[in-house]
Amino acid sequence: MGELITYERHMDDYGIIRLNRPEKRNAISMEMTALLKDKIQKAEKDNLKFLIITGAGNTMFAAGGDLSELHGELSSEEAYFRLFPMMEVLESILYFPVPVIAKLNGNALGGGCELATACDIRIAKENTKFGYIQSTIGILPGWGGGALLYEKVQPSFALDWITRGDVLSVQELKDRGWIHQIIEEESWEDEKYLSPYIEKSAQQMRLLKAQYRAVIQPEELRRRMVEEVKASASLWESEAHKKALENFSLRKK
Ligand SMILES: C[C@@H](C(=O)O)C(=O)SCCNC(=O)CCNC(=O)[C@H](O)C(C)(C)COP(=O)(O)OP(=O)(O)OC[C@H]1O[C@@H](n2cnc3c(N)ncnc32)[C@H](O)[C@@H]1OP(=O)(O)O
Repeated sequence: MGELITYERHMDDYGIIRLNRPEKRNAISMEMTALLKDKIQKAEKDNLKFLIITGAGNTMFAAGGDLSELHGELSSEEAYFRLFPMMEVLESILYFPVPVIAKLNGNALGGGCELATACDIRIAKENTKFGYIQSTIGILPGWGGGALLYEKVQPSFALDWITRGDVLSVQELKDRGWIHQIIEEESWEDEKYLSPYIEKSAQQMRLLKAQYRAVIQPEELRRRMVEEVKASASLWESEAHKKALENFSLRKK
């Protein structure tokens, strides 16, 4: 099984953080959140050209927050305190000194899409699908990744995607500007698609990220991200949410 979050520095001067819990579809637990925070801090010290965040396995990048910890019996206040640390992880990606690339090895749902949105660039394998499905389980995005979506794609599309809770194809999301590149299955492992990033110097990449950070202004965004965590937590005790989580936990019994 190994460590739940791994970090390695590639010889081409980029870093790779991997969600390593494929048997649970890379659902992100509190322990993984703390490890993500640590690994991102470690990567920051490595003078990288860019950082990749990816998932282990072929099916999912991440199935969102771990529903065994983010369960339906929590009070809104408890939910807030369990959601907040992952909001800080998303924020640390915004501040990361060089571009962060989400290398989407599989589908993402809920918080998995939020984590991808926090990254600066999204490269996905063909035939993948992505859904901000939180509204279909009675809540809203809860890590600040809804607020970030409004910055990354056309805001009225963001509102509609989050509201409907649809799972959309990688092609549609490329047309909408959320996905930057779609990679065919047979080219996924050779990573030639990383060459345009590897060819640049660390100094260029730092300057490029600094310019982008000036546009997205994380200091301004923080207030909206915190509001989002509060809004999601405020819906935690709703009947619709309790029912949805009960259905998930009972689905195979
Ligand atoms: C916190 C909030 C936010 O946005 O802030 C969110 O993220 S809300 C969004 C939370 N995410 C979701 O609602 C997605 C829930 N998961 C699913 O719909 C499904 O599991 C899929 C991800 C589509 C995968 O379906 P598939 O049939 O391939 O596998 P499966 O359902 O047998 O799942 C394999 C194992 O992973 C576990 N598993 C899957 N998703 C999980 C999750 N989010 N939290 C905890 N465990 C999870 C299952 O319980 C199962 O464990 P066992 O083998 O031990 O039975």
